[in-house]
Amino acid sequence: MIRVVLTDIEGTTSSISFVHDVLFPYASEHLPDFVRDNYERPDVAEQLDAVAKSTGQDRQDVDGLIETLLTWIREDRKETPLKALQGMVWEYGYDRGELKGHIYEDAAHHLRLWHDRGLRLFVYSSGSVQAQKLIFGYTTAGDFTPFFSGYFDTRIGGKKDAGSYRNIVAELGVEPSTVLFLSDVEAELEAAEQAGLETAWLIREGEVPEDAGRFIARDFSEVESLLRKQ
Ligand SMILES: CSCCC(=O)C(=O)COP(=O)(O)O
Ligand SMILES: [Mg+2]
Repeated sequence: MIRVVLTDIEGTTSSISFVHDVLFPYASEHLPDFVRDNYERPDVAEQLDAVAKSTGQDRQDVDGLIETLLTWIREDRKETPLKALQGMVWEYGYDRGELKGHIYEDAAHHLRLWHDRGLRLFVYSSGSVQAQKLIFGYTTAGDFTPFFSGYFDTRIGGKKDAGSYRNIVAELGVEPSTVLFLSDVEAELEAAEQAGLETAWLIREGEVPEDAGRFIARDFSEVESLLRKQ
């Protein structure tokens, strides 16, 4: 019996184009000045330490670290310090009204429905927890943060590693089979299944494979039909 829904964001609750055509360009434009203005702030310095450590760059070369961060954005790298800094930059954008989080209508409707029905809802995204709270706090359809019981990012592990899902269910204190993980990325679903979670593969556009071997949903109303069958 599913009691927990754990959802991905990009390609699942929200469009890939919002992340790639709005959020990432916003980060590329504003991150250099943000880092130069705030590099002594402890939370920013901690992330710059992590970038320098992982690349072997000179920690004092702030412009060099910024170049690395911009390259990582272009390459869509899911590096934890980049994700943390992106969240800080996006906070300014949401606060100033320059950014509004995208959420599909079907996702908005069913997240509210499942919450009201007593399912516990959690997010697991490569975006930082701060970025997750922002995208759902400032959507074009209102504030969805009251519906979520918690948030996980790559600090718990990568989304393609089964160990990350084991860590999540251990933290939630639930049986893996009571958790339904929603994602548009097959490798993430495979990792979750290895940890014993139930899964639904969101394929919002394009061809649906015939013999996928797992439940496929075009949108959240098809996930709802899976939940209703149990
Ligand atoms: C939290 S919104 C920004 C999402 C993001 O930065 C990203 O890399 C997308 O990752 P996801 O795991 O949601 O596909
Ligand atoms: Mg995704």
